[in-house]
Amino acid sequence: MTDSAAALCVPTTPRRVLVVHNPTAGRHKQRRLLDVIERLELLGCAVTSKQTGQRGDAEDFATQASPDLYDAVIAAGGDGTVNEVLNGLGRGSGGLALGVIPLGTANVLACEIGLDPRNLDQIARAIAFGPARHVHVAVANCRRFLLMAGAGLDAHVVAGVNVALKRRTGKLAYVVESLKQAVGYDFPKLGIRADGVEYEGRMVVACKGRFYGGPFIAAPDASLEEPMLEVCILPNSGISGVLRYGLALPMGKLSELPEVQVISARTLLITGPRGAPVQGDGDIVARLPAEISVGNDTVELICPE
Ligand SMILES: Nc1ncnc2c1ncn2[C@@H]1O[C@H](COP(=O)(O)OP(=O)(O)OP(=O)(O)O)[C@@H](O)[C@H]1O
Repeated sequence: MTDSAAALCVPTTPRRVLVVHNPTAGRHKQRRLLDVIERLELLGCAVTSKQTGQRGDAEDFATQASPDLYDAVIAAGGDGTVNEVLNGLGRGSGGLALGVIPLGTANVLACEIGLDPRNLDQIARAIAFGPARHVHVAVANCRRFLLMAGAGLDAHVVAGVNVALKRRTGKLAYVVESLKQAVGYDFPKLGIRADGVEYEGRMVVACKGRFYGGPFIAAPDASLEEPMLEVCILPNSGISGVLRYGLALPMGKLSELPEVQVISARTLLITGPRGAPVQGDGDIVARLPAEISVGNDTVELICPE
């Protein structure tokens, strides 16, 4: 979060929260969740928790949450669970903040807001008393996202990742799938119209936040609080391209590679093979052609102090 961000809401009493837990997120994180809930109760929060039984439940729970009963809905899971709660809040009656207990594999949102998934005291304090910041939300074909949306190889990796392997090995499953795709994927050209200007690439990621895939900065100038997308357009294909980008990302150098374009835009149209997947916040949220935009839609996001 930028220092200039205006904290719109710092509660004076502990928040009343609905915790929505995805038991399939991450690996063996049940203990961590119970420990955070215990801390929340010690801090004086009124806590209700609901566990999802299938994909879509988190979204429905958030839609149905009443601002008469709760101050915030807390996504206990990974970025996909946060995305579901974000979309549910968008369909709900309004007035509820969004928070996170990071239990996922990559936890990109936690990196973005400076929340340490292992620091349970920090997580609980943020949920109970942390500032809720006014964050701009983007959409991909009408589906809200908070962090990033991408088409090309990364979306195919998200679509193809072996879920059982992900449960066992975490992020390694994404590395394995990326290498598999690098060999089998044909890297079709993607057309990108950004605020009316035409570009071309093999992979495109529209970043709302700075981080990608974990604690790796892909778009240094992105800000959750700005109604703007930082769009990374990657032109290379094949195994050499994948290795080049895959090595540059953890070193924070992706946006500095000479062939990589990073442009600021508020509206994007991505075209390519009709029906090809588009990932948003690490899950498949749309298909090509995809209209991606950011405007006045906002959410109050609970952050650590
Ligand atoms: N009870 C459930 N059973 C099966 N899938 C679920 C359930 N609840 C939620 N999901 C789905 O699980 C998927 C993965 O969840 P999530 O992204 O939160 O965890 P993750 O993939 O481990 O973490 P990250 O996104 O940080 O890598 C999401 O698409 C979500 O919709």
